[in-house]
Amino acid sequence: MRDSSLKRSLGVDLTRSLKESRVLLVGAGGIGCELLKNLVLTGFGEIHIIDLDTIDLSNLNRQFLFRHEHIKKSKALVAKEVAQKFRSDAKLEAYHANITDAQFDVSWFESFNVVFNALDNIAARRHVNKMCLTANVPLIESGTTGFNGQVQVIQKSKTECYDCNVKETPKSYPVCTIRSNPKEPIHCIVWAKSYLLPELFGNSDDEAPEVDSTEHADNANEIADLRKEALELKELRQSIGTEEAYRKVFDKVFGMDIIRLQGMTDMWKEKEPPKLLDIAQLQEESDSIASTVSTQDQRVWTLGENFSVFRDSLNRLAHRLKQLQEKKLPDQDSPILTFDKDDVDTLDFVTATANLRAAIFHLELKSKFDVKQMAGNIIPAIATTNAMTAGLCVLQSLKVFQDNLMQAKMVFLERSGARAINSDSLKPPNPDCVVCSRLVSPVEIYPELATLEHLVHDVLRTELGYGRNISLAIGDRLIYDQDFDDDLPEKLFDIGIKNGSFITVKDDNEPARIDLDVVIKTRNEPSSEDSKPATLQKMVEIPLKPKQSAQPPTDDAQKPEQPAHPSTDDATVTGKRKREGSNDEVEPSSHDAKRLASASVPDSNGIEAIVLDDDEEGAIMIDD
Ligand SMILES: Nc1ncnc2c1ncn2[C@@H]1O[C@H](COP(=O)(O)OP(=O)(O)OP(=O)(O)O)[C@@H](O)[C@H]1O
Ligand SMILES: [Zn+2]
Repeated sequence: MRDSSLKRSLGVDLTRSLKESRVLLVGAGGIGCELLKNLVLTGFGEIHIIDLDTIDLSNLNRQFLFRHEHIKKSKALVAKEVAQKFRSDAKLEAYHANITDAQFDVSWFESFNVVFNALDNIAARRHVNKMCLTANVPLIESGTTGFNGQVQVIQKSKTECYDCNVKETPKSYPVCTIRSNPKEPIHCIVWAKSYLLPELFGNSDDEAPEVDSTEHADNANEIADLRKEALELKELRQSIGTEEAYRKVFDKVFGMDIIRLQGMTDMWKEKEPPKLLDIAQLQEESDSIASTVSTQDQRVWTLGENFSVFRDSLNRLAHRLKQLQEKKLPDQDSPILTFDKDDVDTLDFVTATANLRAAIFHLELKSKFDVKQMAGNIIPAIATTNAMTAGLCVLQSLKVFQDNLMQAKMVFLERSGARAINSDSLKPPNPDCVVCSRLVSPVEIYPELATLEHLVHDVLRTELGYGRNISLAIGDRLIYDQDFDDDLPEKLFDIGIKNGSFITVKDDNEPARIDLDVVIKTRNEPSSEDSKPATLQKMVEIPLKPKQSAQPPTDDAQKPEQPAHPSTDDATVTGKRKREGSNDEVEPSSHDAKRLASASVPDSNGIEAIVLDDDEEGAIMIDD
């Protein structure tokens, strides 16, 4: 019955190709749940779902595949189990894992017809983009923020890739603003989240991305002072878990440190110096405050309430850390606690300590709800936007399956503007893109046999004809050049090269060829006796380097993206207009499309403050 409806709306051929397809869905969150349901109901034959996370209470309002009883279970596994009920003959495969894991290598990506991204961070999006380019698999990239959404079709050599446009990097704050001279509530929140919490419960050596600790001449002294402070704070860690820990922490961060800052009189010429809090008074006030006060997240707590939540959450965190330490096995690293906006204890701690600090610096206090938004870098997710975006992903993927890339679009959802759904033509690849303009060539190796010598000599020199002067590196790590050939006899595996490793080959001969990325594919056993330990999978032509970049970078690359004024073409949405023919070359577009998935997006009130993408560390992006 369902099949016959599908055939009627999609046609017999397309229905068959979808049934025979094997697709990958990366992310089973807001967009991912909707997308999985759509893929199953549109008749996609085999769907692989991957997500690294477990289900959280806060997901349930929009990630409709999940119910209360699923909390703490794997998103991918539950999504698979629930979606299977929509169509019992769909072949679903789930992985509770990180898509960047080495097991998901280029060969694995090559096994899919299309990949769908339903992710929430730039790092993972970039990784999938690169893997799909290398594996030459079309990628449907999507993202939403509030009422805005975007879908982009990416195909190697034919369209722009995810990285063809400069992504805005997360905003960072000078370390002195955060540690010595906060001017806005957000500075206190960043201090609590990225400095105090890690110092007490985490890896304090980790640099938080939102704190810029470059040693400018004018803040070098302050940084020296701050280091001293940090040392003192480390001593405090010893006291965590004891009765008087809260008192010690308070006396240091809201006492001694503030007195030291008050002494820097130059800083307070133009503004009021920080003032100390009266701990005796706060203690007295907090005695009559119930510990449930922290559940009141919509209203701003009084200072006494903040003090009470500070003391209480510090104890809760200390207790958790102690339990983790007791469970730790001898060969495991020391356990740590890190901020998560959905982790009540860390959020309480950050809210209360940020507010105490805000009071000291005469700044506005914030409710726990507000702190959650600011510290978690969240724009409320809207189920309808996710659902519409997921629908558009499938519609765009149909064009890929019909081999009709010409008709595929960049599609935008917008709340403001004349129409809710707008589209723009796909652009050709940016020739200066450092990701998709690179040449990538898979090299097959037998890990038991292949040495660096085999790679350099057999593959690069003999098969590809490189001259003497080349260098090989994995990221920043040089593994070979003319003056550094010690590792030539080493097995590739012994120098850290494994399945999926990318090795950049730079040509320093004259004339030089463009850089080549070799991606390693391991094979299990030599198929015949004369199999070489390392061979090119396919011959590649490596063009010469142009003398100079043909086009100087334009200012546009630096600017934040402008809101788009895309053409309105709802053919992609309604499917009403259909053109014949399959020409998969993409024409340049006249518009600068909005790149929602990374840029800050003005909301309907024109507030351009927070970006969609949360960096792994949860950077804060608020206008100064
Ligand atoms: N590297 C990764 N590998 C696999 N899954 C990932 C990776 N990075 C992010 N994800 C998943 O992508 C999904 C994105 O979904 P979504 O944007 O709705 O986020 P969420 O965490 O579910 O919701 P929110 O952030 O609003 O609480 C999440 O389920 C997340 O676990
Ligand atoms: Zn690109």
